[in-house]
Amino acid sequence: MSKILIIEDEAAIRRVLSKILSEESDDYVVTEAEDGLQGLEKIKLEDFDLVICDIKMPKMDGEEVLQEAKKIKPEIPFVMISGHGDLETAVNTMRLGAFDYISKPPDLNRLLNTVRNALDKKTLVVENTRLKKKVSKNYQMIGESEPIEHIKEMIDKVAQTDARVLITGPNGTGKELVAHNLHEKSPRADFPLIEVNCAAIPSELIESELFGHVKGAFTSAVKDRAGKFEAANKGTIFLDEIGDMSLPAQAKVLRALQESVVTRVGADKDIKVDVRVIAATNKDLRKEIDEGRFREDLYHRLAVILIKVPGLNDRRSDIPLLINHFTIKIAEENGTSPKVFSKEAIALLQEYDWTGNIRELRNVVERLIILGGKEVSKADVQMFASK
Ligand SMILES: Nc1ncnc2c1ncn2[C@@H]1O[C@H](COP(=O)(O)OP(=O)(O)OP(=O)(O)O)[C@@H](O)[C@H]1O
Repeated sequence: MSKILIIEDEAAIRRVLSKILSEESDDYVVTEAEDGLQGLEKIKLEDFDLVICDIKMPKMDGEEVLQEAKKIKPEIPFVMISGHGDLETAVNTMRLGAFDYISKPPDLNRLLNTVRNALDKKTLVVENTRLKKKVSKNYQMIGESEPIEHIKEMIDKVAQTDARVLITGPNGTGKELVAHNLHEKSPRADFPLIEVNCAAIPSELIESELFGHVKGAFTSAVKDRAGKFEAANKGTIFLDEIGDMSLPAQAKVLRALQESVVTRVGADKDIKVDVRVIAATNKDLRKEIDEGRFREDLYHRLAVILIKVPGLNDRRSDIPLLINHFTIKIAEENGTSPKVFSKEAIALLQEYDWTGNIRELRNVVERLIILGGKEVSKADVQMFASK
């Protein structure tokens, strides 16, 4: 069912539109409003899939209705109806976010086509928002401890900028999660976040992986290929485990950061890229610099903003929340209802040594869900998760 609202002060046109749409499809449910004010009231109270709105109306004109509606329900597409002499306004409404406009008297085919397109777009927007929510839920940062609150505040501030961020902390503490949150909250969120695990790529391949290559650059280069920097254009590149990158690769990355250009291996021309760089490492880069394994100039380029993610042992107050989060997640994944952990079980888990951090905690919770009783008890923890 598609709910369509027609806002039109001329009764004859309103009725024609309403009749055409109702006869076109049983799926269209049409509501009418006589002026802008009435229309806006209806938009506030009901969820419409499409609004068809006249431009010239007493009380409140179509442009105003559009602007007000965009503030409260930005996802509803608007098709404007323009009369003689307000074509310029009609074009302007497109700039204000209208989906399209039709002229008076409405041409039947054009009207029905526009309505169909607008409704399709609405479905896509809704689906997109739903998927985005789903994705961002996967990267939800659980925790209310002081260090986590501080990290969340940093993310909110820094995400809005293009500043480079270096995330440090032990394995399994959530560095990747921080990188995802930074990207998703940034104006670059509609463009890709490209992750590169620098430790997993052999040093002789990393240059081609990051910057691409041209056909014939080396034996296995059978065709031109773009690298990760190009793939991340307008978005973000996340260089994970940057502390494991070889010195020659570091030199190439430094150049990309300094000049915002990359050169495919074997090519002679530069390609301009607009990429935000986020890097992470579990290594102490200062020590790596002292020992000659990491370039100091690259460190300063990367570490404009430093986010230190503490180990789980330094934020034990988050453990109950995390256990709860993982029981719900695991239940969702298995299509079962979440298991309950007794207070004593949680208290005992809170005392354990979590050098394996959140990744280890999740594994333990999963093990307890599988092996423990209906309610996971302290004895279950002692038996299946003892340290
Ligand atoms: N605050 C948190 N809330 C919920 N889940 C979290 C949190 N921090 C980490 N996790 C989860 O723990 C796991 C490990 O996190 P992540 O991969 O981000 O860690 P990492 O520091 O990047 O690890 P590594 O250095 O080993 O790559 C992931 O499944 C992640 O979703």
